[in-house]
Amino acid sequence: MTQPVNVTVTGAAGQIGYALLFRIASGQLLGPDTPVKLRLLEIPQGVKAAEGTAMELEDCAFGLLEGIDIFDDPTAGFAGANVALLVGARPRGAGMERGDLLEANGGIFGPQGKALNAGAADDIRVLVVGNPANTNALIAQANAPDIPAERFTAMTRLDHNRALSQLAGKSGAAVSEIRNLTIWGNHSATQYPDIFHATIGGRPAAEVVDDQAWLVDTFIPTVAKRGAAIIEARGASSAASAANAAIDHVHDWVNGTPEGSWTSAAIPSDGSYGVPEGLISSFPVTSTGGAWQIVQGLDVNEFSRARIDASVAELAEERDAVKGLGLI
Ligand SMILES: NC(=O)C1=CN([C@@H]2O[C@H](COP(=O)(O)OP(=O)(O)OC[C@H]3O[C@@H](n4cnc5c(N)ncnc54)[C@H](O)[C@@H]3O)[C@@H](O)[C@H]2O)C=CC1
Ligand SMILES: O=C([O-])CC(=O)C(=O)O
Repeated sequence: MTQPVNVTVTGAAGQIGYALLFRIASGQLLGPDTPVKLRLLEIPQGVKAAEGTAMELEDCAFGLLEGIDIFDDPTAGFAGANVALLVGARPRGAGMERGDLLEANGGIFGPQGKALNAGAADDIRVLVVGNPANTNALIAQANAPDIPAERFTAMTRLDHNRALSQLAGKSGAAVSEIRNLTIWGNHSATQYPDIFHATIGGRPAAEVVDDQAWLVDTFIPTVAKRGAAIIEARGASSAASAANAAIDHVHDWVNGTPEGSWTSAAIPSDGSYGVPEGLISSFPVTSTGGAWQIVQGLDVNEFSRARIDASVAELAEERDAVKGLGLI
């Protein structure tokens, strides 16, 4: 019999949590043959709502769901975790940038890093969704010295998926015909969605689109500011699409990316593409054997270089800010 995988989800009673848990329990995170045990971590005020969600999970009678436990203590919540989805954090409101959440949310990820370090399983994989995601991942990582650094990642898959849809809309192609888009840098308005290595139906995307003004004035800002546009329209930040991207990220990390194509994830830099080592930056990545690799050897043109550098500079500023706050 296959051993169940322990999946800890923080912020389980929040909007993203509600969209995420049912998909994990139905097998979409790890695959149709992998049983799961859910560990829901909330703050004390969130526990009652998490209990309600747990009741609904029971009512779905998912065949793969082998248990649900609810915690308000991080050390208990992460004990034995194989996968940790760090969602719980305050979302931004209208008019805020994600970086404005650094002080409010930064304090969450140090204690959670320590708790992961204390008791997570040896194969723990961490995805940080709570904003500012890249720097929160850095904080958690810095507080978990016994866990290999590369197990800490942050989510830019939602940006990647947004870019895929925008490019499909412009070119009239199906999303499934597009390969090898990249999100570089920070999950913020400085992120750089790069189509210069992407193909549409096997042809270079930049050639198919052939519209530099659209790229500069529409595509890049639409993708980079989509989170704010959703907040404006919905009155709350993206939830189902964020949960969907978290599923995609962990699914590909564990099960591998399809042959011949890459995706985007924020992972610790090894210095590739001039991104200072250690920053948790979005790169073009593949996954094999359960580990992410940065796609090597891509030509970076001047247009892309300037945009990657700007986003990476912001990541370095955020790192310095949390250093200043004593969080790393
Ligand atoms: N990386 C990305 O692409 C995206 C990130 N986000 C971020 O995800 C985070 C969560 O968003 P929502 O679910 O919409 O927020 P929400 O406010 O609906 O839910 C957050 C939940 O986290 C809980 N929480 C707060 N502190 C906690 C702690 N220390 N431990 C455990 N739980 C805690 C709260 O009680 C609440 O139930 C926000 O920071 C948001 O900005 C949202 C969309 C996309
Ligand atoms: O924009 C926000 O605050 C939520 C988020 O990260 C996104 O939707 O990309």
